[in-house]
Amino acid sequence: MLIIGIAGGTGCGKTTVVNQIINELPENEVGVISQDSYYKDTSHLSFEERTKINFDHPRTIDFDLLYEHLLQLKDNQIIEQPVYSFVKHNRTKDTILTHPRKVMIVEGILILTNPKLRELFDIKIFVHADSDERLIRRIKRDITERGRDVNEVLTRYQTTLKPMHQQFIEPSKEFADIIIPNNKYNTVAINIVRTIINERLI
Ligand SMILES: Nc1ncnc2c1ncn2[C@@H]1O[C@H](COP(=O)(O)OP(=O)(O)O)[C@@H](O)[C@H]1O
Ligand SMILES: Nc1ccn([C@@H]2O[C@H](COP(=O)(O)O)[C@@H](O)[C@H]2O)c(=O)n1
Repeated sequence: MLIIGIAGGTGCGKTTVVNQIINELPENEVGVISQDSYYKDTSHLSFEERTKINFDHPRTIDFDLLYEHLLQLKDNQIIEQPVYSFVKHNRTKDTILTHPRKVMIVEGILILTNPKLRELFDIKIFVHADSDERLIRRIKRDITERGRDVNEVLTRYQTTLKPMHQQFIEPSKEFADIIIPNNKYNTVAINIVRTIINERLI
């Protein structure tokens, strides 16, 4: 199994890049795991309390479970990937049965900050977009897809997102094997990654 880790700040385009990569690949050969699915369960908190969580700090992620799941996939086992709701700020009761594939892509803002995960990745990719570009994308996306308003996004950006990006995410770029510039759609980079994957699938 080839495991590819794709990191980068919020709004840099990780999910979009992953979708572009897997778009033309055989469905049964490539699987995707999102770090967002591994936000820790917060059912013991009220909704109000959950809105105040710093979701950009590594302590909010259940890295142990994510690591365990990757080991199980490597061992050819099927895992139950949790499903996360950005509207409820919590895991749902659902899970997605995720099958082991020849290539597994793991994407998330903090995945390159974790030493154990880094060791599992055969290829480490960091997607870069400038912070103003990322903020604009995040405002648009969170309003249309994640039930937020401009005030929520901007407040979160100033209080937690920007400082956590500077403290944890940007420094993790040094662990990347490949950095994809993504201020604009970067089809050349997508094709290169797809070629690497295709070589593994032959
Ligand atoms: N290269 C790009 N140029 C313009 N918009 C983009 C680009 N990549 C992604 N987007 C848009 O930006 C938003 C955030 O992208 P997404 O892939 O969800 O980022 P991430 O997963 O890194 O948070 C989405 O609405 C997406 O359509
Ligand atoms: N309840 C939550 C949980 C996370 N976030 C934000 O999501 C960002 C990570 O996801 P991307 O798809 O953008 O990489 C992260 O910056 C968290 O602030 C949230 O807003 N609410």
